[in-house]
Amino acid sequence: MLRRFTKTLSSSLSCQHHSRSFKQVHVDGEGGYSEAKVEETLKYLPGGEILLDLNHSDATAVLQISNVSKRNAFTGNMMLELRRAVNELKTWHEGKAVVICGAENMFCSGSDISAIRAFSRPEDGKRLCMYMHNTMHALQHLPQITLAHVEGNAMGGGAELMTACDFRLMSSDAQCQFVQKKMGLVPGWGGVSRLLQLVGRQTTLKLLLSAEKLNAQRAFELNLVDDILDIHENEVTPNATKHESPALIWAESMFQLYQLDCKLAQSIKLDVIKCRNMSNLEDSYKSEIQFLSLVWGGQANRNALLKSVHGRSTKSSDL
Ligand SMILES: CC[C@H](C(=O)O)C(=O)SCCNC(=O)CCNC(=O)[C@H](O)C(C)(C)COP(=O)(O)OP(=O)(O)OC[C@H]1O[C@@H](n2cnc3c(N)ncnc32)[C@H](O)[C@@H]1OP(=O)(O)O
Repeated sequence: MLRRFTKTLSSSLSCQHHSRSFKQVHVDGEGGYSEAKVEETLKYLPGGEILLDLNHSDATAVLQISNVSKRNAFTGNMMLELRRAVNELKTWHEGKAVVICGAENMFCSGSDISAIRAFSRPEDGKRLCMYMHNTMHALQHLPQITLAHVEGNAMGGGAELMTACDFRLMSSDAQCQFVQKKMGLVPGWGGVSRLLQLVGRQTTLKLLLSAEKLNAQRAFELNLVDDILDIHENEVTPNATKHESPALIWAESMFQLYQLDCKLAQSIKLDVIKCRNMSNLEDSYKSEIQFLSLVWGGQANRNALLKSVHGRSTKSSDL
């Protein structure tokens, strides 16, 4: 079940003018692919849930993967719920950041092996993976800053899921493993393409060929993760809510997230990912100008101009 815990704020806070929708990678009808058909099968693979908790007051969300008895493996039902949650976030124009984490100090053990069995014919497996490609692509292009908080294990598809986020943060005792080789497979959730972008060809090959189990320090040295979160017990309040998540504390310390203007945060995020996907520099500059036009003269820009370089107020008549 996809749950929402918090109330919607008034639309006056909206910064929806610059939401961008990205094309699906695999389109209905191409090579007989049908999202509806995949979804029909996924419906019959029950168990687990994806919990989406939108906190409108601080413009952050927590998306939790939960299937504790199977170490947060993805059932068919969870694949459907992940897609729904990502679709909801796509249109959340007031959101600045989303943390993706797993229930009970475990990130995710990848696909539920029973789901792989249900799609055992090669053409079915291909369609399942096309579906997950589309979900990962949409996640990667969300307007909010996405942070994977890896505790416990990130295995197989779980390791691929972290690579679809903007930032990866690992608890000091967590582990990550591209274990697909041991399943007789290559990654099925688009992990090869994203790993190549993150760590380059040699490291991608090594990680996939060896299925090496990476601890947080090794993942950090390989540039696979951005930081190691070493939260000591006495630093965590016993009744801490999800929105006091260590990943959000990290984002606040890095980017002053809570003061950051939402429109500006989303523009920076989308500007970077759009240019990242362009091979041609001229097109990339043109895209940058579109994003610049969205924020130039906007609220955050006007507020900044009211201050002098030393933070003192300037007369508005000077502007
Ligand atoms: C297209 C393929 C896809 C991709 O890469 O794109 C994939 O993700 S393939 C799946 C790859 N994942 C794995 O191979 C992970 C398998 N799991 C483990 O290695 C361990 O369970 C681990 C390290 C996550 C946790 O180890 P721990 O000792 O803490 O727990 P157990 O091994 O005893 O597991 C407890 C319980 O969970 C079941 N389990 C774990 N992972 C899965 C899974 N992926 N699918 C289904 N079930 C899973 C495990 O069988 C145990 O069940 P039980 O009934 O208690 O025996």
